Amino acid sequence: MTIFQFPKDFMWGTATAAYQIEGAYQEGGRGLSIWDTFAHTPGKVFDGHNGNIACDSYHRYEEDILLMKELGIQTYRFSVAWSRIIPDGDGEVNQEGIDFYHRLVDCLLDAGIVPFCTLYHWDLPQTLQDDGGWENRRTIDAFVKYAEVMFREFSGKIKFWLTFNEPWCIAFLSNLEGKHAPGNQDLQIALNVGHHLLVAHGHSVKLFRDMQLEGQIGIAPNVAWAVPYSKSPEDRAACDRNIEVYADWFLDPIYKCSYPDSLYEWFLQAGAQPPVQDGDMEIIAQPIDLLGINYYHPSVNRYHPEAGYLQSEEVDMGLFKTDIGWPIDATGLYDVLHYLQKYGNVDIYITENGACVNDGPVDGMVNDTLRTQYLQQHIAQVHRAINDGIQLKGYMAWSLMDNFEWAEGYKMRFGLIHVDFRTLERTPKESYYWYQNVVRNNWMETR
Ligand SMILES: N=NNCCOCCOc1ccc(-c2cn(C[C@@H]3NC[C@@H](O)[C@H]3O)nn2)cc1
Repeated sequence: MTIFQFPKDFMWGTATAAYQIEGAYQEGGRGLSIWDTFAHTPGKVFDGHNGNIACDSYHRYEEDILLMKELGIQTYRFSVAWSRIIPDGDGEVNQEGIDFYHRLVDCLLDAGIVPFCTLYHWDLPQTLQDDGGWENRRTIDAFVKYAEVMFREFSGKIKFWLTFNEPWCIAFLSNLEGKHAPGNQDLQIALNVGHHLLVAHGHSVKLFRDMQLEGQIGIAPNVAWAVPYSKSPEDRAACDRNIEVYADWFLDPIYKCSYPDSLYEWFLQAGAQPPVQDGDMEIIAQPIDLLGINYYHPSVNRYHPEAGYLQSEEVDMGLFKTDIGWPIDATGLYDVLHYLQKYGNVDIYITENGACVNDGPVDGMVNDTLRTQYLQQHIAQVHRAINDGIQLKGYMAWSLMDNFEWAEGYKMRFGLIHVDFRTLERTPKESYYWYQNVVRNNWMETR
């Protein structure tokens, strides 16, 4: 048996996002977001699922926080629905929305749980999208205004802030691959969106500093780890493009004040480039305090001329997969954490890591053994990376509970807690109790 002891100040947590759990989509003064529009559009989401009710956490957050308290976690990563705070995106502030998040944060603090707040987790106010959304630089100013409202209201209570969740999903998955809201399929639009969200990130970080707020601020990219199918230079280059589009495309501007040359040239060949204006790169490169890293699975890639915008084809190597079809190989997390050291030995929180395992309750129990095994393997790699001196400060399991998994709807379940979406009953799974043990002990044992 091996014992993995974690640093005494290591923060264990779970993560969720507003549109995926809150519901109450027309309550409390909330305005519509692009995900309401997208999910209400036939054919966009599995079986017509939407976030109208979701886990109803808008009303049930106290029950959820009690489950978190029993889990023993030190921190809870949640996101704020921009359209609850400013329903039309950049107009009047909605006090009911502010009050809801005060209730949520106060309940967390009363439970001894540190709030870890994501300002933008994909749910852009629809009125801003009607005016071009992230393609329009006006949205940058609207986001900074929203961030200022949040900083002013919550600075004493929230000390950990993330500006954007998974910029690759916001830019490329949502505006080139068209799989997420708003569903564009154009490379130039994707580069416009990616650049403008980075500028908005930079202005928000500068505002956070100028307001001399207590706490830390960063961003949470999802990162890919790809290994080449063969030793050919073409396959190596195809892997590099796949890794860089998730991490370097967003982290080079932040840490190096410039886009990565190789991918910049690749997009230029395709007739597209980020719409950089004077001063943009300098504002993007505001120093940040922490990196949130979301990791799920690695891939084996090879060059293929018809394999999408990167000409990088994922090869199925027959690894065991989770129920969403993602291969399981925890060493990818270790490898990508070392890859990220090129940005310096920065403070990193694993802000998302988890497995899609769709098992439901049998006699009141959910034996999601595969999720427990997945978590154990990945937490072991976190420990291995810490032993190498990588500044890993925390780990948040995705997700606290089953929720609206975007285009997959409620079909794909990532929760430590099972949700019956007919009754909204919560049932802790086997993995919840396993994770509870790790959190309480601050160590993990493996046989
Ligand atoms: N790369 N693929 N291109 C090929 C075409 O794939 C089409 C689909 O692609 C993807 C890629 C990635 C994801 C994804 C989902 N989560 C989980 C969420 N993270 C934030 C939180 O809200 C969780 O719900 N992380 N990543 C989904 C779909």
